[in-house]
Amino acid sequence: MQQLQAPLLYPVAACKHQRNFSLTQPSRRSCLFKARSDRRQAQHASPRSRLHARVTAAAAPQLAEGPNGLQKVLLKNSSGGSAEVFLHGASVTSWKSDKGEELFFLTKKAIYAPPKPIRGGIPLCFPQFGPFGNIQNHGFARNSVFELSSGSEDSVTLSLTPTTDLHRTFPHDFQLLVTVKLESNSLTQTLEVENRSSEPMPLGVAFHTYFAVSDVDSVHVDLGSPGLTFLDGTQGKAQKKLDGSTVKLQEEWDAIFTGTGDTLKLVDEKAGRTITIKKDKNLPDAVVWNPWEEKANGFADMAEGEWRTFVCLEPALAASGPTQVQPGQTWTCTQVLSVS
Ligand SMILES: O=P(O)(O)OC[C@H]1O[C@@H](O)[C@H](O)[C@@H](O)[C@@H]1O
Repeated sequence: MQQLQAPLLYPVAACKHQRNFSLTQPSRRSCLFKARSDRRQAQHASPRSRLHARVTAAAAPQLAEGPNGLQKVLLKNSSGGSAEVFLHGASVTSWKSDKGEELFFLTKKAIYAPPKPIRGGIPLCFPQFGPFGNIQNHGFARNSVFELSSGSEDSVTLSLTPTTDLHRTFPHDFQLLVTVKLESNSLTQTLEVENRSSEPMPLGVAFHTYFAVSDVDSVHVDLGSPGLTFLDGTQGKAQKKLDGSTVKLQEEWDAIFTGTGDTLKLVDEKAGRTITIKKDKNLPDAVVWNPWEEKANGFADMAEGEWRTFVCLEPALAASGPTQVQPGQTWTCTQVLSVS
């Protein structure tokens, strides 16, 4: 597996994602230190480069160390929201609303040891969802360490290209760019996959988002239209049809809904909070998952009773996939999360 370290001071990337970006130090203290030294250098610079240094230092994202020294990017916006994105898996492990409320579940027993994926936030299923393909369950992106490509205070782009090891199981050259952008009470995540090989590349995807809920009993998922069909993973993927347009979680759910519209909602009645997911047409499926008590007790990386406090609602290209990305083509998909 890829074990890349971001350099302490990253060059400004010369690509279409380029934004003001220069500072990638591993701790708050060294970030401040770097900002101070930037200011000192700026005092001896021309007026134009002084302005550039101020803009760059103000706009750069901050890099910090998580458990086991794993690096994560800290994003914040002017309205008080924040997010954290690990280079390991490009996993977004925290998203806080403008009023500082944590919206993602992250297990207390999360394993921060690549290639183990981090359970919580948004693990990425790429280039395969679940068992729909020839490689490992949910693909390898969540097990891989990404590189920092570009960023600003409220946005970051991470990049993954295949290692020689990966080529043995997935013989395709590609670049995956994952961009996370924070706005007022909103988080946007975009994948861009460029097929750099001469053969079509099979692709399945999911944003496997673990939303924090007050109690699984007091939430429902609104899928937007009635009578959708789904594959029921609790019953050997039997095809079923949903009565109405909502799922109330009162037992284990592991359902892949196909042909969903562009909007999904997770309504937490007890918390008085609604998460809205807008997804584009490249994500026609939606997965609803909660393992319930017995299965949750079988997970080494889930603490007792935590299963009650999350629901996974995952825009996906799952049962409707995989698609084939043609040589030289770039395939993209986006989810926009907002809270009200
Ligand atoms: O334990 P994992 O590999 O992260 O997968 C968790 C769940 O992910 C869901 O998306 C699948 O529908 C479930 O079948 C699966 O159990």
